[in-house]
Amino acid sequence: MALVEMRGVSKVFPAASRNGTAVRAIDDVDLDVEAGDIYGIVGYSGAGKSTLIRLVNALESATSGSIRVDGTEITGLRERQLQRVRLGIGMIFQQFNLLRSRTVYGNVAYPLQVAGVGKAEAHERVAELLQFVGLAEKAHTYTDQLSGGQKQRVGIARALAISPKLLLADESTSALDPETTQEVLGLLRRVNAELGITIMVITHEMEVVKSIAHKVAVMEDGRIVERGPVFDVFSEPQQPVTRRFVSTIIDDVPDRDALAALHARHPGRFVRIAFRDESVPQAEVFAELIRRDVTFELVHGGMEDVGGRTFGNLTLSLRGTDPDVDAALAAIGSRVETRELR
Ligand SMILES: Nc1ncnc2c1ncn2[C@@H]1O[C@H](COP(=O)(O)OP(=O)(O)OP(=O)(O)O)[C@@H](O)[C@H]1O
Repeated sequence: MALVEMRGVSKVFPAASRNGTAVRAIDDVDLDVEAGDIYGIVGYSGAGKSTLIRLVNALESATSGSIRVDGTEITGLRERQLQRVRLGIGMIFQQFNLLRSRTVYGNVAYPLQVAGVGKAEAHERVAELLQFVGLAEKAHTYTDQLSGGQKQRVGIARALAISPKLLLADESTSALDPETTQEVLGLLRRVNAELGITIMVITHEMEVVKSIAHKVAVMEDGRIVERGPVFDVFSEPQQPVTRRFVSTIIDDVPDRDALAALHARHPGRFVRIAFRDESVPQAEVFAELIRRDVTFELVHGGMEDVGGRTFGNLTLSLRGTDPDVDAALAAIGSRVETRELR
């Protein structure tokens, strides 16, 4: 059974005024997040990502459908029971949401105090967590003296204090610079790998998904329009919105303007070749072109490493007589996916 299981979930916010219209923020969503997953949820602003997360930690209640978290159906639970469910879920935020009146130690200890954990046990737990996030020597520092990356590490330690099975990260690196983002993502990877905690990451940044997620769901207008292992979604995006997201970090096919500019600089016929893993080595494809008296130049694209696997969509400019180029394309077309770009 999945750790988070959503079936036919919808969330409708009623109209704010008599003339207003209701908003269907989540529209008939099914989602399984397996224990141990790092699951990315991407979408543009207003797609419904935050609402989805708030349904999982029961800060919002679903209008219809079923939501199970760690085997417990949470729709229809009373507040007291919901509090117990929330105790199994950690959360980190874009703006960190730390208590400024407390030190690093005080912030991490806070959820333990709320849960009624004794002082000695809490002390041991906080020390262990600060060690884990690399902030042991900052225990007595107030949080406004910390950098953004350090603040988020405190946020992560605080979220882990209650030993959750599930960690929800809502745009947790969007306020950080690229280097600090990588540092925080590295920590989240350790939270998953070393502590076995399942993570749902909400983001509009594909770099974050590429860097840490195993699976990804793409949301648009309250629906999940595409989902799957990160490698599959990145290498063969199906929906227009997914292609737009993937193209923010991966040079796939040149768009019309780029193609025109490339044609002006490179004579020859353009072909896009899709390489997946090492199933067909690039060297074999290039050797085939040479054998057929076709010369080539790489004009667009490159190889990508996603989740330890490689793929690339390379656009080549091919030069040779038309019959030679046709014969070469027929020969390599039986081994790799090719598409002529005009
Ligand atoms: N409490 C609310 N009352 C009314 N409408 C809401 C409420 N919360 C969210 N919405 C609406 O639901 C839709 C989805 O919003 P949501 O915040 O979940 O999207 P998002 O993908 O997280 O966007 P962002 O990245 O901007 O936070 C939007 O149209 C939003 O205006």
